[in-house]
Amino acid sequence: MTTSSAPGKVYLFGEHAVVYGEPAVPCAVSRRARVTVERRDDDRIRVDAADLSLDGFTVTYGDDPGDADVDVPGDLVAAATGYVDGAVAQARDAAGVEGVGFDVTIESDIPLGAGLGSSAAVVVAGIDAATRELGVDLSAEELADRAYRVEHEVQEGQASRADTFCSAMGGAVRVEGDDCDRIGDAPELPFVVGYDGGAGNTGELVAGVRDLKETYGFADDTVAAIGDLVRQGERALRDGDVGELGDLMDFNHGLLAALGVSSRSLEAMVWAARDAGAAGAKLTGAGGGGCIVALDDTDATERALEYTPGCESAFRAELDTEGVRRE
Ligand SMILES: Nc1ncnc2c1ncn2[C@@H]1O[C@H](COP(=O)(O)OP(=O)(O)O)[C@@H](O)[C@H]1O
Ligand SMILES: C[C@@](O)(CCOP(=O)(O)O)CC(=O)O
Ligand SMILES: [Mg+2]
Repeated sequence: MTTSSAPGKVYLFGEHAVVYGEPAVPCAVSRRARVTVERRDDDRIRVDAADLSLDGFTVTYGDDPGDADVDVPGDLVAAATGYVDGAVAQARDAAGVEGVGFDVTIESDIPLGAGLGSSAAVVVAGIDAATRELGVDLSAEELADRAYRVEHEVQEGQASRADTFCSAMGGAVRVEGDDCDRIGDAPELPFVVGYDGGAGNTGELVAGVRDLKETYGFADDTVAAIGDLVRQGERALRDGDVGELGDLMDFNHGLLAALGVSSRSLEAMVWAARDAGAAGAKLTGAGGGGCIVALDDTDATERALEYTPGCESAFRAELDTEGVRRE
């Protein structure tokens, strides 16, 4: 039995635009997904994902998730199995074996589909645990690359390396196309997260932005403007200028809203944070619902969010400098 964990992340800047080759700066935060893998005697996969829906469920299946032995709607099974299947396939490939089955147990304190990178954390931790269970040791960079291939497939051919690299390496990172680097000297940033209790489907939201870009030149320009903003943000990050970082987060949120990926509750939380005196606030991740991230070193934003209609919970998120970890 082998257990690995990997962190979720918030985007300081650059989600969505990063899918089209612009730079982005995600930061790993101290909420983790833990994946435990145990080899089976047969070739089936059993997934125990207690956090996947309100009640959670367990599913066992063979090569075809269609033959799953589970009493829940098919789309839930697909949601549960897409990332895990991908992780198991990558582990089998890395070990050069076919048809080994696993019991997979996922425990996570990262809200699902909320922009905190739960999918990347599950895939990174899953590949690490399953490869080690098969006696293979991959570097964090190899894990990030294999996890990226899984996200790319589940998101139907459109994904960046940002979430998976950040989760595998930990800390603040910079991703631009295939270039991925850790930002060594990132200042401690006072992240506060507001969560509306909802979720957005990353694959669908990414497809929506792509359609908008194909239809309207100004959506293309908006994506390019996010890239310019991120380059400016990198300078502010090097200078440790939290005031400017906050202003740029506000600007980044506006551009994401222009691309149609904000929502009423995300707007309510962003404005509550700004009114409470946060240096800046924006949605994080794919959007559509889920989380915002704000910068505030006082507890004013967290308190204001707790009383904001539409916000289910608010919490401080520390930068996690550790990426994937053996448990
Ligand atoms: N605890 C978990 N157990 C099982 N699957 C999970 C878990 N957390 C995330 N996932 C998978 O990741 C998907 C959410 O990923 P995504 O839509 O990219 O949102 P995000 O990465 O922002 O959380 C879920 O639908 C599920 O397939
Ligand atoms: C929208 C996007 O830039 C980030 C998605 O993040 P999340 O899955 O919502 O946490 C997609 C990607 O980078 O692949
Ligand atoms: Mg995701």
